[in-house]
Amino acid sequence: VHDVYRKRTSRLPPGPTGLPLLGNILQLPSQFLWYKLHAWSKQYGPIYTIWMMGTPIVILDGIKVAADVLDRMSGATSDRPYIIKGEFFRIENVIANMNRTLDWRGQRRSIHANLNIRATTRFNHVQAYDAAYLTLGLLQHPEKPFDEHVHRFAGSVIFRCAYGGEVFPLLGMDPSRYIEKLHKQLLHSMAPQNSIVDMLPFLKPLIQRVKWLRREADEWYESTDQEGNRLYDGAVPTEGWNTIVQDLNANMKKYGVTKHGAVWTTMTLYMAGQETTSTALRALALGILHNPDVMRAAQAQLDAVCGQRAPAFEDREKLPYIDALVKEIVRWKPGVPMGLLHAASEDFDYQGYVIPKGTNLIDNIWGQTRDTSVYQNPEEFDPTRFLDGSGNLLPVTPDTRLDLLGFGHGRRICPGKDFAVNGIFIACAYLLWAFRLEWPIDPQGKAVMCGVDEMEDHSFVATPRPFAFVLKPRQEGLEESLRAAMKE
Ligand code: HEM
Repeated sequence: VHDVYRKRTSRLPPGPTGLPLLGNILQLPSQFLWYKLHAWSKQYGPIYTIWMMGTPIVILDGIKVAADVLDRMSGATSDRPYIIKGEFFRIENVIANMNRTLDWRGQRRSIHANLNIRATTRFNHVQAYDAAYLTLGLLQHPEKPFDEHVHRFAGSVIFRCAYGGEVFPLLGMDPSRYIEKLHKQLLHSMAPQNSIVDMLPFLKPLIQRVKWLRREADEWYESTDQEGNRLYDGAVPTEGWNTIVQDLNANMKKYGVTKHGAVWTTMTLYMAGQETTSTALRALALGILHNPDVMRAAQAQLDAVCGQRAPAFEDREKLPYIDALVKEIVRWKPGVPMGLLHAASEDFDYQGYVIPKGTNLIDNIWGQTRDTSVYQNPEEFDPTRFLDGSGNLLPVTPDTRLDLLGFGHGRRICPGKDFAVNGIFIACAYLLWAFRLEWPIDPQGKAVMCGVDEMEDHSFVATPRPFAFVLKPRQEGLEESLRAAMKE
């Protein structure tokens, strides 16, 4: 593989100078890599190369280069890198890691059929019910940390849409914690910066003999496969609308997926839908607490449209501020700030460079959402950047994804995008309609705040650290209104 990079034809964009053999490895932070990559782009431009040992990685830090390379040339730039450690975990069973084989196409087709912008509306009633229940939980159990509430919400929504069944209970063990643990192990095995084997590929033969790694990887695969099958076979049929499992069972052949593929696709959706969605709601709280004027503007619109009754998807056209808020959350704190790695499936030319087949590409969403050619004052949390002077949503520039860059690019763009946006929309609408958010006050009378930059790096997912705040009900008879909404 490595000879490819030494081909005379390859002419990669220049980047920071590294050490012989090691490349830039020692300059890479073990956490928050996306900040460093964005900082380098100020010196080397929106497209540049870093080296991990003999492996080049091309960084796409600007909006234009990312759209050119990952959208316009997506035919050549939509594979995934080969990760040696990942091979032990058999991560090629997970759609997010597959190259564009027939299996990938089948799974992608099946997800698209279920979660495309029209199909996903059949889940609106689940998302709205769970948003009401989330709000009820926050009202009744203020002692339980907010991040646990929103994690339970996110897990419950995707679980019910995928497998059917009842809303996850407000108290007790969050039933999605086990799958989340398996997901964390998976993400860890996928990140090349977490694996010495991937940086020192000549260790591969040695590593293959390391029993504990093999054991860890085998145990992960077996537990995950077992859990996926248990959930799939235990799925509860629904009436009046189809869960994802029901749809897959009916259309497996048409989509071109096997039973194994259906089991793993559904489980991957369950994994992918949790932390990403709950992170967005934590970012909402952080943004609102630092910008009470944004909260008041959202609430003014919610009050004008909904008054005393709970918000609903039917109100959406009259709630452009809430839609703009969702776009701003995903821009301000993109939950997956470097996307997932792409890889070139063939040599391609760009701006006079020749980028060889196999080169890894980082879609540095973090840097793109800070691109001042499009976003003025990018660190400010300001939903009005997506609105015109009369408060309507601005049309999106054709052929761009500037309103939702946080979901990636090209043929690998997040297939859960519309489902995710709907869930975040209805949860935001409920939370802000129901509560005023305030920082807690300590005995000295000082607000106990969490800074906007106090983030945690969870391998691929970046999330605000857990923090406390106070939710003050804004509605008389809030509980009754919530119960009424849940009955509808
Ligand atoms: C705020 C929430 C979310 C964010 C920010 C997000 C972001 C992303 C990003 C950046 C990628 C990589 C795209 C690329 O490679 O160019 C991705 C992939 C993916 N996402 Fe999401 N996502 C979210 C929610 C969801 C949800 C709710 C689901 C499913 C129900 C989902 C399912 C997937 C899957 C299956 C992939 C892999 C697609 C492939 O490799 O072909 N995501 N997501």
